[in-house]
Amino acid sequence: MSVSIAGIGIHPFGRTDGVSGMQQGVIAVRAALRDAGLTWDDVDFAAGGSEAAGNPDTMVSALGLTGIPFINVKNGCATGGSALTIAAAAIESGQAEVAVAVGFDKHPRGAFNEDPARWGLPEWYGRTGMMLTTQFFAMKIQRYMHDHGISDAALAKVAVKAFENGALNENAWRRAPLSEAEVAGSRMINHPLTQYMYCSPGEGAVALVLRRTPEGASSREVKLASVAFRTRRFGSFEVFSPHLAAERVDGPTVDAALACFEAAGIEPGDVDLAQVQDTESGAEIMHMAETGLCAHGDQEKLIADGSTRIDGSLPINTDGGCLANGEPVGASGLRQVYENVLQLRGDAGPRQVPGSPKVAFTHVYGAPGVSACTLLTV
Ligand SMILES: CC(=O)SCCNC(=O)CCNC(=O)[C@H](O)C(C)(C)COP(=O)(O)OP(=O)(O)OC[C@H]1O[C@@H](n2cnc3c(N)ncnc32)[C@H](O)[C@@H]1OP(=O)(O)O
Repeated sequence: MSVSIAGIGIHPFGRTDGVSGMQQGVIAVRAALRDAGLTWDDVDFAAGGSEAAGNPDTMVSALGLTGIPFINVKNGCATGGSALTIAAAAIESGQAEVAVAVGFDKHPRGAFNEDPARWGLPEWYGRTGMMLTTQFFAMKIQRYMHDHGISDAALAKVAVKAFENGALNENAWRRAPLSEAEVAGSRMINHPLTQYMYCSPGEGAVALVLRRTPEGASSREVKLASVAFRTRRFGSFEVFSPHLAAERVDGPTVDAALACFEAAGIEPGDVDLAQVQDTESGAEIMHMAETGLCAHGDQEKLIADGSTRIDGSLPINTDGGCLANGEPVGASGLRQVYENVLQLRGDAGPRQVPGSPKVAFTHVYGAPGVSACTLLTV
């Protein structure tokens, strides 16, 4: 691709008093433009999304009524990744030279007790009285642990790492480290997942300024090597029912990751750091293998020996992920890209991955089965 990330901006994640989701988005866009050394007048295309905080195109009233195309995107947790896909395509197709992708949201406590029908899921989800999303993720990791020999301790260790990394991130919400015993001993939500293994619904915003990669770009220019987006296929876990399909097929994460690596001509083994969707601890574990970053079952050892820590051989969720940042659905996918840009620029401060990383991967998964991945390089 010939697209670079020229600017990044963030509104800190967590809970705010009196700042709307939309205002947080505006703050993030202004910060990204400042970072790129550009103004809203330089932008000729924008795409953005929020699940619950309004239509992003209305933010032009605050940013400037310049008349540019602004596409509203709503795609579950993959909303930010989808906005980025659209903005990048606008540049690739020659429609735009500079484009903005923005994601923001504002969820109150207890935000995700959803109606299964709204997500196209079978109506038996939620029948037990448990929350739809927490039940969905618990069932998925329960089966995965059985199939691939993952222990309860690995689930707790993922959360411990997330809060350790969050403690080093001034924009994160949960910044107090927790011990393995505290994570494992917190309230059981849906077996095998305890409260601190789940992210909390929250608030936050991230914006990216994309531009056509200039001739003779500096070696610090962060390039978007590829971006790929896929929905679920018939027979995947998300739509699996004994009445419909005899065998399970790969989910959208596998398909999106494969497409992303193929398009960039990069192998998973070349990745220096990755941010993967961690709505709960088990999701990080499953997504490590579904994206091709390791073999199924190898996560147990990689987590136990510290390989996924910031100073390990495969750093994962270096900014604390959803667990430490909370999950404002529209913003999460772009938060991952924000973190990777910081890391590739060498600007991640106390959580900088050592050894000047050159290739960074993101993966975001949205219920009930949409995934978006990116590869960034310097
Ligand atoms: C594909 C997708 O991702 S779809 C989107 C899916 N997202 C989800 O499903 C979200 C999953 N999480 C949840 O639904 C909820 O967090 C639950 C059900 C697990 C727990 O709900 P609640 O009991 O309301 O707890 P909640 O997470 O809001 O936290 C409540 C309190 O616990 C404490 N707490 C929670 N996590 C932590 C932590 N890591 N460290 C310290 N305190 C914590 C805090 O005091 C917090 O209050 P605060 O929000 O004012 O800081």
